[in-house]
Amino acid sequence: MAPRGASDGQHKILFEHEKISAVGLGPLGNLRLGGVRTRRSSLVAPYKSEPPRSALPPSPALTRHQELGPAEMANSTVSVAVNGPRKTRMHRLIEEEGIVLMPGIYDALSAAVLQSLGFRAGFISGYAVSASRLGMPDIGLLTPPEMADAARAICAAAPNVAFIVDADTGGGNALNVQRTVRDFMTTGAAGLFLEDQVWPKKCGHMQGKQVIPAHEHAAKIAAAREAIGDSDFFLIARTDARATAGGLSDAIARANLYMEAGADACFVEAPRSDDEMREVCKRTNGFKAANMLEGGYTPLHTPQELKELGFHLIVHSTTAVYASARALIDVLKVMKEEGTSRDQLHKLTTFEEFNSLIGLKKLNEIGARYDKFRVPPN
Ligand SMILES: C[C@](O)(C(=O)O)[C@H](CC(=O)O)C(=O)O
Ligand SMILES: [Mg+2]
Repeated sequence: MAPRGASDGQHKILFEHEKISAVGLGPLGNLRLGGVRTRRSSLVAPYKSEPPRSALPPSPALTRHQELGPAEMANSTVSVAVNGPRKTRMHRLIEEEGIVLMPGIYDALSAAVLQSLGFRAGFISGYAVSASRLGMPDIGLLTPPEMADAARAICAAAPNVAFIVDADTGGGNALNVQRTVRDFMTTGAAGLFLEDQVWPKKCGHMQGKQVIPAHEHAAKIAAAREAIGDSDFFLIARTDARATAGGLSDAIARANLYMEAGADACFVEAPRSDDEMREVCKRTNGFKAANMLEGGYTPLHTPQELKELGFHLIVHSTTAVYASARALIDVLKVMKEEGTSRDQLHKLTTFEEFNSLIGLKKLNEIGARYDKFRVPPN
C-alpha cells in the first residue's frame, strides 16, 4: 500500500498503513512512523483525507523542531502491526450512547459511588488522584506506578464501569510509554490518555505549560499503539499546545498528527470558547474528547450541547474531588467548632446506606454460603 502522510502545510509526517480497519475512524492498521519535515515533502503524496485547510494561521511550534534528514527518517521508522477491525469497549459505548459522560474519580470509594449511580464510564483523573493519594497538586508529582495502583483498586471496586486512566506523559520516552501502557492494561481499565507536555507536566488549566515536539509525541502515540496491539484498550491522544505559542492551529494540527500515529480519539486541552470548541471539532479527525473543569478555561456544557458541538467523550475530571472536598470542609468545620456530628446527620450517609454502597449485603450472602464449611470453634 502506498505510504501516506499528514500535513498542515508546514510539516509532513510519513505513515504507511496496511490491513486497514477501524470502527468509525477509517484506516488504522500497520503503521510506519517515518519522520517529519519542515516543507511539503516530495517523499509522499498528500494524505487524501487530510482535514480541510483552515483559515487559522500556520503553526509555528510545529515548524520549530522538524529537521529530520532523509537518513534519520529512514532510521526512525517503526512498524506497528495491528490486525482485524478495531472495536473496543469504548468504541461500543460511543456507538451506543452517542456521547459518553465520564466523571473523574480517584479511589475505590468514589468509583463505587459512580457505579451505584449507574454510570457506564468514568475517568481516573491524574489531578484528583494526585490530590487524594498524595495531597498534592497536579504538577507532575504522581508517578505511573502509583496511578496503576490506584487504577487497579478503582477497577476492582467498580467492575461494571469502563474507566479511562490518565497516563499524563506516559513516564518518559517511547519505552516508558510502552511499559506504562502494558501496566495500565493489566488494571482492568478500558483505555488511557497520553499527553504531549514536557515533564514535569502541569494540570491543563494552569499557567506555564510546555509541549514536546509534535513528531516526538506522535512517536510516543505510535509506541502506545504498538503496546496495545489488538487488545481491547482505547488510546486518547491529548495535546496541550493551545496554551503555547502555536495556539489553537498548532493544537489542531497536532491532534490530527496523533490520530495518524494511531490514537483512537483526540483531546485538545483547554479550548477557551464555544467558537474554539467548534473549530476543534470541525478540524480534527476521529473521536473527540472535551474536559469540563469547573473554574477552568473551557465553558461548561451539557452532554447534548457537547454532542451538538461534535464531541464524543466528556471528562468531568474535578467534579467529584471538589464535591468531596466541599463536603469534608463543611462538615468537619462544624465538628471542629461543636465537637460533635449530631446536628449534621442530614449531611452524612446513614450507616445502612454506606454499608450497602460498598457491597456489605452481597458479601455477607457469599460469606454465608461458605460459612457452613467452617469448623466451629471449640
Ligand atoms: C483532565 C486532567 O488531566 C486530570 O488529571 O483530570 C486535568 C484536570 C483538569 O484540570 O481538569 C487537566 O486538565 O490537566
Ligand atoms: Mg491529568
